[in-house]
Amino acid sequence: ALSQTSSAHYTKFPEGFTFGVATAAYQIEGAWNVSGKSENVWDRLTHTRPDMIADGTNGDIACDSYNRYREDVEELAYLGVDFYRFSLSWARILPTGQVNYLNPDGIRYYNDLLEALEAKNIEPLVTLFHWDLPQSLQDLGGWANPKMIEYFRDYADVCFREFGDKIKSWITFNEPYEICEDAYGDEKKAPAVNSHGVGNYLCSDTLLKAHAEVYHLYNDTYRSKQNGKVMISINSIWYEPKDPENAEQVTLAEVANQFKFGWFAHPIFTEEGGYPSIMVENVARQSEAEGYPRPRLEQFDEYWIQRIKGTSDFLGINHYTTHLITGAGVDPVAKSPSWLKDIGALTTMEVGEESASEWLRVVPTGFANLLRWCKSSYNDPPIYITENGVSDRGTLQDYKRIQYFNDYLTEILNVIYEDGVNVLGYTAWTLMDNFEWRAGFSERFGLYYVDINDPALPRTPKLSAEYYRQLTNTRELPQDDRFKDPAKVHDEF
Ligand SMILES: O=S(=O)(O)CCCN1CCN(CCO[C@@H]2O[C@H](CO)[C@@H](O)[C@H](O)[C@H]2O)CC1
Repeated sequence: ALSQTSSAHYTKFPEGFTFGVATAAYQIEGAWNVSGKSENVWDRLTHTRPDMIADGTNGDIACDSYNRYREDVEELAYLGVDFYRFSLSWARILPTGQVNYLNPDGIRYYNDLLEALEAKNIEPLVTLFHWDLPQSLQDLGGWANPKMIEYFRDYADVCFREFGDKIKSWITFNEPYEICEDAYGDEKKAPAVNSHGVGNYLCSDTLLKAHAEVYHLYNDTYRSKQNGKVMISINSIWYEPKDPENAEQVTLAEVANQFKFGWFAHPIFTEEGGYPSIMVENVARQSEAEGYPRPRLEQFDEYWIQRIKGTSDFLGINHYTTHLITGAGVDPVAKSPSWLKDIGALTTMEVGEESASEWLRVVPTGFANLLRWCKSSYNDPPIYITENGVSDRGTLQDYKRIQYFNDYLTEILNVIYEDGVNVLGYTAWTLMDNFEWRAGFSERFGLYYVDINDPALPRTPKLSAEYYRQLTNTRELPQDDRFKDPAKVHDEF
């Protein structure tokens, strides 16, 4: 159905294009209850419902980066990255969740990490929220409670003030879809509220307003002094029609992409602002049919439409894979009510080579289509790829990961040179194997292998680390035979 990866001949990245790697606090830090850090929703979920984690692991220790961050910085230097994307643990900085008490050890830890990065001339790209909400705030309803707008702005104010002299690139939220749909609209992520079709939309209302308030805070109070940038990282499983000639599938793919990516991108990156109209219409129709007195998702009022528009200096895109639309209908796994039922489309993941993650197949051309769609849908925004990568079960000879990077990076080059998409940088997920949420350590995305059965948690560079080191050094896609799987007949590389 999908065209094969085009046999593009682009290998060189444009002047100024930057490369990084990413991690997240709960997935690597450990020290879950050390030196004043309080409990967050992932501590609570993994401790009370260990059955929800595939291999029964948790983030109590993870990669112990709280103690081993200097090793991490050495690895970053070896990889030759321009920047390191990591996230701040809200519960380590503000143990009550509010600014009534600053934990000095939390401030110290991140300043130590920032100084170690500065010494290696590695730029920090820092995510304020990567899913690890203080439990005390979840006990008040978390992102379903509009009070979170103020709590998040207060937390960001502390971070801008304490770290803003060293951090010039901020990301407010990592993957708002995963937060609102998976964590509030389902039970796939902590706090597993599972308020399908209702809580997910309460979450997006609060989250988008909180994001906007933090952007305006930076703009009004810090930008003139600190000269930094603020963005948001939106994730896309990209949807395409299984049959590009099937008009119904083409239409439903656009609906699905508006529900998935447009849900959070449309309010921020379009002239019109607000939630995509197809979302508002579908949810209103479904809500009425389900006997609700008002739509489960209501358009923002004029004040908030204007307040949220334009609140990001770049479009951050996290992308891994593509799913296909097979027709209209209600997915048999869809709960009622739910985001999935509101879309009214049937999908399949049956496309492309498998990875260790059930949801993740290798479909490079989908990435190019997503990037072209973002260029045309959001008025040609400057774009950073803030996550991209693939999982395996753990091997040092990770040829499949190298092939994935080659093919997905090739699609970035294609859209840069052929479509003029303004992609400015790329971030590989992830520096080292870490706690992959409900998959625990059973699905590994790292450039470095971490042996979690060894208390020293040794990090070992995989072959993909050598590949990435050469890429950052030459700014060109490596073509060396040493990166080609000897067991495979070499297809176009
Ligand atoms: O239905 S289940 O719960 O049984 C499996 C769904 C798992 N989700 C799928 C979507 N993915 C989005 C990308 O998630 C991103 O990519 C990385 C790899 O996943 C994560 O480690 C990063 O933290 C995250 O930013 C997050 C994991």
